[in-house]
Amino acid sequence: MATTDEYVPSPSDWVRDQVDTIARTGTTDSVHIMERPVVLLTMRGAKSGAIRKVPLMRVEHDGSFAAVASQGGAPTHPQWYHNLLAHPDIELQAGTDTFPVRARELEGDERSQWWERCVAAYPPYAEYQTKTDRLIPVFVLERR
Ligand SMILES: C[C@H](OP(=O)(O)OC[C@@H](O)[C@@H](O)[C@@H](O)Cn1c2nc(=O)[nH]c(=O)c-2cc2ccc(O)cc21)C(=O)N[C@@H](CCC(=O)N[C@@H](CCC(=O)O)C(=O)O)C(=O)O
Repeated sequence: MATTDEYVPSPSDWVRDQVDTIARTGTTDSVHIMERPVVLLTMRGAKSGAIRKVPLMRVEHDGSFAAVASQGGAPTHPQWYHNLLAHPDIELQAGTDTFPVRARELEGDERSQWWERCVAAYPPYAEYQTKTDRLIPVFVLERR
């Protein structure tokens, strides 16, 4: 069981590799998914209290970012979804800049507006939503 403040890497090899590359190069610009840019969220585990690092697609608008709990259209939310609900104050790295943000889950028109931005930034999100009955959660990450 991790003690608090201990960084516990993702058990997913390809994700852990991308997180390691970002750490080694100092910038999220060193990794891409389908040539699209990525940001890195550092958060606290809802159950373990451990430090978790979660790369996501970069969706930015007016200085705020989105976090899309798509997990490729899987039937369940990614586990980090629960972390953001439990501990919404996280760190976001975009390029070489890292800054504190607060995650807020979106609903209704605000979610629809951000969803359009998400799909524009990474079109596969639209396909992921067709693969699952769950409404893919969208968080806005606002500087704090
Ligand atoms: C594999 C699993 O990860 P997950 O939190 O379910 O998230 C799955 C993926 O969404 C996550 O790997 C993303 O980084 C994948 N991913 C994207 N995932 C997305 O959902 N959306 C994206 O846009 C996205 C982009 C992306 C870009 C680059 C990249 O390298 C990865 C990308 C995991 O790390 N499990 C851990 C525990 C994770 C955790 O946070 N546990 C919490 C408890 C959480 C709970 O309460 O359930 C805790 O420690 O306390 C484990 O099994 O030990």
